[in-house]
Amino acid sequence: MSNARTVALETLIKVFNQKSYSNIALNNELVKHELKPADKALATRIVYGTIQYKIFLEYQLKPLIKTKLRDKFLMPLLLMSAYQYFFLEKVPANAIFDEANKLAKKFSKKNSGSYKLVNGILRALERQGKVLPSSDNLVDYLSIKESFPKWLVEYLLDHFGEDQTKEILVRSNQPAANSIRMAAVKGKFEEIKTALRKDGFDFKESCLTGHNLNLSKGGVAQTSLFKDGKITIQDAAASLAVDAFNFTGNEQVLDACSAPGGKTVQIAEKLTNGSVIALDIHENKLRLVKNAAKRLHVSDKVKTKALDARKAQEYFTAGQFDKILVDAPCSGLGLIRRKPEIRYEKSLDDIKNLARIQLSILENISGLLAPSGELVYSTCTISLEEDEGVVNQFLKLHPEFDLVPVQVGKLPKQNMVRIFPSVDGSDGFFIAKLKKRG
Ligand SMILES: C[S@@+](CC[C@H](N)C(=O)[O-])C[C@H]1O[C@@H](n2cnc3c(N)ncnc32)[C@H](O)[C@@H]1O
Repeated sequence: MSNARTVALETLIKVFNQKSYSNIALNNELVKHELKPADKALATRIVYGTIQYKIFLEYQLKPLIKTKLRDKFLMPLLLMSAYQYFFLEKVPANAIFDEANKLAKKFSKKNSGSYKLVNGILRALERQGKVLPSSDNLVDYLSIKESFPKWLVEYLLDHFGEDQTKEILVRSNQPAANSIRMAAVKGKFEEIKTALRKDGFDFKESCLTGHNLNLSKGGVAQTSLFKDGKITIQDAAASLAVDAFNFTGNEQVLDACSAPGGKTVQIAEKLTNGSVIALDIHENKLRLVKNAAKRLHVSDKVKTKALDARKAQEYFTAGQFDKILVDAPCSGLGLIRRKPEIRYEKSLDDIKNLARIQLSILENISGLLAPSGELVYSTCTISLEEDEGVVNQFLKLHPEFDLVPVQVGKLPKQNMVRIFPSVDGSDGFFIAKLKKRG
């Protein structure tokens, strides 16, 4: 039996029991088992949905599990079956439970009794229905309902208040948009839109910027528009960081944390005689930057170098760059809708450690910026420590820099730009622009 649910279970066993990355584990299973497109989509939905709602699902199952689950596949199977029961409205409960029983028989050791256990727990789940803690305790309630760890719910409530927190949690559980950036001057946007329609893609312009479109379906990487480098897959919020610079086209630019290269190519598109040096601490990731540059026809403007940005002073000279982008490694709390497991992996300590690394990167590259040069600092997180916190500390230590208010995309001018995961599917993001005094 090789079907969507077998693939989902094999993947979830690896994710939950062996701590594998969900995207890699799922890809490996999808390669092993050749599935029809609809089954592929179902397996993907079950895997990501089960990970996304793990806290909620465990809460539903906990009162019903009265014995130690010895077989390693049991908890992943119960979780994915509960996910389907609560969230896949079109699939009848009986079909979900029958499939679970078949998988239990297939995966269990002989005479282990696992099949009966699964059947009993799932039938009890059907009788029990959905349970939630009382909303009197807001942290517990939101943590279970939206499946976020308590510390993160508390953190969001403390910093953003109840309404904003609820919105962040709900939106972080909604699917990410199929967002593309049109890699062309504005005048060519209509041509690209016409070609997209011809290829069968419906779309809406992003609520954040006119150069991004949200497509009604995936698969755009197969089109010639993508292969020819006329469009690229990039989140709308992320695409705004490069817009914060004022380019003349002749600049020497440093992209301090560049892989996979989404913003490197965007910078290169703005340059005529200038060039961009793209650093990344992981040499193997620079291949992605080179590939992106090639596909978007800007290889002549992009040089890559494997380097810890904190050591950049050893390789470059003071004042060498007119513009520097630090799109820093971060906790990724703005990306939870794309990578559901981020919520379980990160802690407050990680946020504090990352803030130290981010400040250290800024401190070490700041001397490389020419007088009157622009430094853009961005993250794909919404934690205050990594965003405003880092910028404010840096400004305190470096009075030669001023914060410059920015107006990007369709957003109003702001001192620092914080974007929450948006209604139309974009990520959470942060952008600040600093200018070195002349
Ligand atoms: C947020 S990602 C960058 C995304 C990229 N700018 C884009 O738009 O496609 C951060 C990158 O920083 C790299 N990185 C982490 N620590 C670094 C360091 N100390 N110096 C340079 N790069 C670093 C990571 O390998 C990762 O590729």
